[in-house]
Amino acid sequence: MNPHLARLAHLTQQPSRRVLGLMSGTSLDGLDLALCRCYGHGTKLRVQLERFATFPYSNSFRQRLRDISQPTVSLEELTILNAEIARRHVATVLAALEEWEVFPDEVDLLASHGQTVWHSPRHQRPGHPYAHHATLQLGDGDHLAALSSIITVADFRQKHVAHGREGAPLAGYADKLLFAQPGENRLLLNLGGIANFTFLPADGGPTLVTDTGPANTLLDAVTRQYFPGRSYDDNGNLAAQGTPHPALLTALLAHPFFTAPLPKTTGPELFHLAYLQAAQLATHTTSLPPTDLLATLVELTAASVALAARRCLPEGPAQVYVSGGGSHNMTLFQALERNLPEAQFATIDTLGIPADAKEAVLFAVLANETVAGQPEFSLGKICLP
Ligand SMILES: CC(=O)N[C@H]1[C@@H]2OC[C@@H](O2)[C@@H](O)[C@@H]1O[C@H](C)C(=O)O
Repeated sequence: MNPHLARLAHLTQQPSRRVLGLMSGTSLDGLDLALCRCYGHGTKLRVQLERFATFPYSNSFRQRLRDISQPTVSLEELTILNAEIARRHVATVLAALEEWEVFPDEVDLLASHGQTVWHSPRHQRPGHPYAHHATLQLGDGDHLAALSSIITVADFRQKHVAHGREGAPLAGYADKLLFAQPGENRLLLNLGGIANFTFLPADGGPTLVTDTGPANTLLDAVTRQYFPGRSYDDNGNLAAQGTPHPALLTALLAHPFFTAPLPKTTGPELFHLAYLQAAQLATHTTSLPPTDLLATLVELTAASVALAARRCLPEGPAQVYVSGGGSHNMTLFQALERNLPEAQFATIDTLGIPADAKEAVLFAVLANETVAGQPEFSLGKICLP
C-alpha cells in the first residue's frame, strides 16, 4: 500500500489530528497560519488553537496578486502564480514551524485555501452562455504536499460549485460545528475584503451563510489611492475624520446585489474602484474629500450588513460576533452598532478564537472533516507528498 495512503487511513482513526490552516483572503494582507489540534469531528468536534500568526505579503507581491485579478490577466503570470503562491506559502509554513519549534512530521495535515483570483457566481454575468457558477483559487496543493511532506487538503471550493452552489461562503459548515449555541441567536460576521456572515438560530434551525457586500476591499483601495504610503485605514482613524455623503451612499446601495435574495456571494470583481467612481459620477461627488469617501464606504459596509442581517434575524435578542481585519476598525464597529441597534456586538475573541485567526481555523476544521468526518462535509482535494 502507498505509505501516504496508509498514513491518511491511520489519521482518520485517531482521536485527534493536528491541522495547520492556511488562509489568504481577498484583502491580500498576507498568509494567516493557525495550528489547531482538532479532537473528534462533526458535532463532537473540539478545537484547540495552539499557534497563530499572520505573515504579511510584500507590497510587490500584493500588487502582483491584485494585477492577476484583472480581466486583462496574463496567462503566463496566472500559470506561474499557481505554482509560486504554493511555494511561497510552503516556505512560510516551514519557517513558522521552525519558529514554533514544531517538526513538520508533527503536523498531520495542511489545510490550504489558496488565493482567490476570480469568483464568478452566475448572477455576476447575466447572459453568459455558461449557466453555472465558477470560482478560481491559485496555490497548487501538490506543491504544498510535496515540498512540506505533509498531506494537504486544498482547493476547497470546487466541490461546492460542482454541487451547484456558489463555492462560497464555506464558513457556515465550520461555524455551526464550533459556535452553534442553543438559546442564542448568533450572527458570526467576518469583515475581510468582502463581508460575510453565518447566522446560527437559537432554535437550532437551518444555518444561513451569505456574503453581504464590500468591506476592506474598497476601504483599502481608497486609502491606497489618496494616502500614499498607507495600505489601510488603521483603526478607521481617517474615516472618523470624514462625514458620510448621503446621496453617494444611496447611489452605492442602489446596486442590485444588495437587494438580491440571500444567500449570495460576491467579490472584488464587482466591488472595485470603478463601481465607486460610477456612483461618484452619478452623484457629482468626484471631488469629495477622501476622508468623506472613506466615511461613506464605512457606512456602506455597515448598512449592507444590517440590510442582510435584518432579513434573517428573528424578533428578539441577537448576538453578533465580529472577526477579520475589519473588527479592528473602530469607526466601522461603531457604524455597525448604529445600523443594527437591536443586536449586541462583541468580537469573536469572546468565544475563544482571536478575530484574525478565525478563517484559518475554519479551513483547518474543514480539512479535519474531509479526512475524518461525514461525506456531506468533505470539501477539497487530498494531495499526497
Ligand atoms: C470566493 C472567495 O474566496 N470568497 C471569500 C471572500 O472573502 C469573504 C467572502 O468573500 C467569502 O464568501 C469567502 O471566504 C470565506 C472564508 C468563506 O468561504 O466562508
